Amino acid sequence: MSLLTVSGLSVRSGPSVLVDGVSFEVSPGDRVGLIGESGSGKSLTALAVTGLLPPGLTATGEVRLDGVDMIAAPERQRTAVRGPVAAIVFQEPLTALNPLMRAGRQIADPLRRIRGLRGEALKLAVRDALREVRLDDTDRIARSYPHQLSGGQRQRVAIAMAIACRPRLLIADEPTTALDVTVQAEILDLLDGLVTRHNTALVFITHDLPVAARVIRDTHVLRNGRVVESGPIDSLIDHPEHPYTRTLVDSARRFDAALERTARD
Ligand SMILES: Nc1ncnc2c1ncn2[C@@H]1O[C@H](COP(=O)(O)OP(=O)(O)OP(=O)(O)O)[C@@H](O)[C@H]1O
Repeated sequence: MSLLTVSGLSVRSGPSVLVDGVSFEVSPGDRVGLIGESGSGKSLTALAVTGLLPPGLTATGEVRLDGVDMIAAPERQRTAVRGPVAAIVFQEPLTALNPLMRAGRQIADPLRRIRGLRGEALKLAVRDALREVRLDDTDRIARSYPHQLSGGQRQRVAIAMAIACRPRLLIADEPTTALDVTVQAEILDLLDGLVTRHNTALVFITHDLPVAARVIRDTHVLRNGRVVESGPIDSLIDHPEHPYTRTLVDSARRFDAALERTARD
């Protein structure tokens, strides 16, 4: 059974159509990519899926997350599926983190609210969550405020918060774009390992085809708010059909070739 069904989703701001009839499905354990250039509607799709669209934007069509209608259901029901069913990791970890709260307390918050943990059990769960994202210096990290952590450490804390309650779907919206290349690779490995270990479905949003190819299997290519091509990422790279997908593949190839030339020089 599908964990997430998106059918004819459109998002509008007044008369402008920002997401235009997007449809896709995610079953338990799937890894699905939403790929497209900046402004193609990836983030708004992710926000509509979780019922978190900013004020002023309206969604139409159908979004069912674990059976809950994320467009029409009352806010109470939509909130109830966030956390236990679907969690988001954003490009900029500071979006998810409270600058005035120590990292440990921020991870404790969903564990207390959703899993009902208290006292020693809560402390142990925070430590486990930090170890799970490979922040082994758990006491120091838990006591730190976000500004005392590196960008990579902050993203790991944000991931720990997102997965603390074992959501069945993790939406990662450009989770490595703000990080330097080595840290990017570490975070991708981490996400890959976590979703494999817990059989979490993953929706991975990126403008970067090679990054997507490392973690996902099926993908949808978005342009100007529409899905222009869908399929397994390997066949999309080998035989892109839509001209826009071809542009993405060609620019990734040119970038690779340039890297090789630099390495040879
Ligand atoms: N709150 C808003 N009000 C009006 N327009 C918006 C709002 N948020 C986004 N948009 C517009 O909707 C379109 C899609 O935005 P979206 O953020 O989904 O793109 P994206 O593909 O995720 O790009 P990026 O990677 O740059 O975030 C863009 O043209 C953007 O300017």
